[in-house]
Amino acid sequence: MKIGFIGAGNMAQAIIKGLVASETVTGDAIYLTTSTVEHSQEVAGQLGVHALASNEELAKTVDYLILAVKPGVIPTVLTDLSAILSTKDLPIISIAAGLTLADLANLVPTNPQQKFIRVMPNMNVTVRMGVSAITANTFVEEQETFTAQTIFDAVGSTYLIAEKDFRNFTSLAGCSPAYTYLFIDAMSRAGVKNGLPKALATKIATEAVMGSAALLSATEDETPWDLIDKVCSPGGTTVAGLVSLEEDAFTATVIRALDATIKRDEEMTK
Ligand SMILES: NC(=O)C1=CN([C@@H]2O[C@H](COP(=O)(O)OP(=O)(O)OC[C@H]3O[C@@H](n4cnc5c(N)ncnc54)[C@H](OP(=O)(O)O)[C@@H]3O)[C@@H](O)[C@H]2O)C=CC1
Ligand SMILES: O=C(O)[C@@H]1CCC=N1
Repeated sequence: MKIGFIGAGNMAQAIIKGLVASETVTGDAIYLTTSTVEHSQEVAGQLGVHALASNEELAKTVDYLILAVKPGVIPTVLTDLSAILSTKDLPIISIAAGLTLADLANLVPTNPQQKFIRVMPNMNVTVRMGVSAITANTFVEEQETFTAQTIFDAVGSTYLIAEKDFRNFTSLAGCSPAYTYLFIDAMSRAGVKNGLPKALATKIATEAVMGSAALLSATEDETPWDLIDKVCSPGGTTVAGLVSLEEDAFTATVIRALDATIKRDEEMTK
């Protein structure tokens, strides 16, 4: 199976690195394009995959095509591919935020039965701990959705969800690595304020967050609050910090941030 990536920036590179590391496919089965041939060759060389000269050539070559360009670039890319898509049965996977299956279909008027699969991954696919949502239009066969799922299972976990839940998923998983890094950085700055070197403080905060997520994930019947209660010794240090966080509306602030991502995704769809 040959997989093509149109766009090889942050996300495509993360997925390719994870895919190759998982040994699901070899670099030899992966093809990419970027905005220039020179850049495609440079990135392909770094990743150990093939660069092709144009998006049209890529679409002709591969069995599955992943659109990994910014949402605003997708209309131009699909317009350029419309002739090929009218003759070739090529499932297209879009990872773009804010573009629905219906939006994508409207961009390929030459093939009213074009197969589109929508995936929302996150950056953690780089270390094969990504979380990806998958949905497909009615023209996609079960086996093709399964193949898309296999690609993203190789770089983490996948959830087949209804398209109506994509915005919610995007805020919870697509965007949340950025918020988690912000939290880690904020803790690390506190460590610096209180006397530790930045690199050491960041390493400690990162390992604390990683272990906390691993513990929560490993427990079968405990909620986050059950674990919070276990960390808070009566009259101790943690509860003092927890009260301070909630005095500053930590929970409400996080919910408001995720609501803002949903609102932005809605704006991008219009
Ligand atoms: N970043 C993230 O965490 C996530 C992003 N997404 C989605 O993934 C998509 C890509 O995001 P991201 O990787 O961050 O973006 P980047 O800006 O890092 O990468 C975009 C890539 O598209 C290439 N490109 C631009 N125009 C063309 C063209 N006409 N033909 C071929 N390639 C082109 C760019 O080439 P060049 O490098 O030469 O400029 C670049 O390689 C977006 O739609 C985003 O919504 C989804 C989930 C998470
Ligand atoms: O910021 C964005 O729009 C993309 C989608 C999810 C993560 N990054």
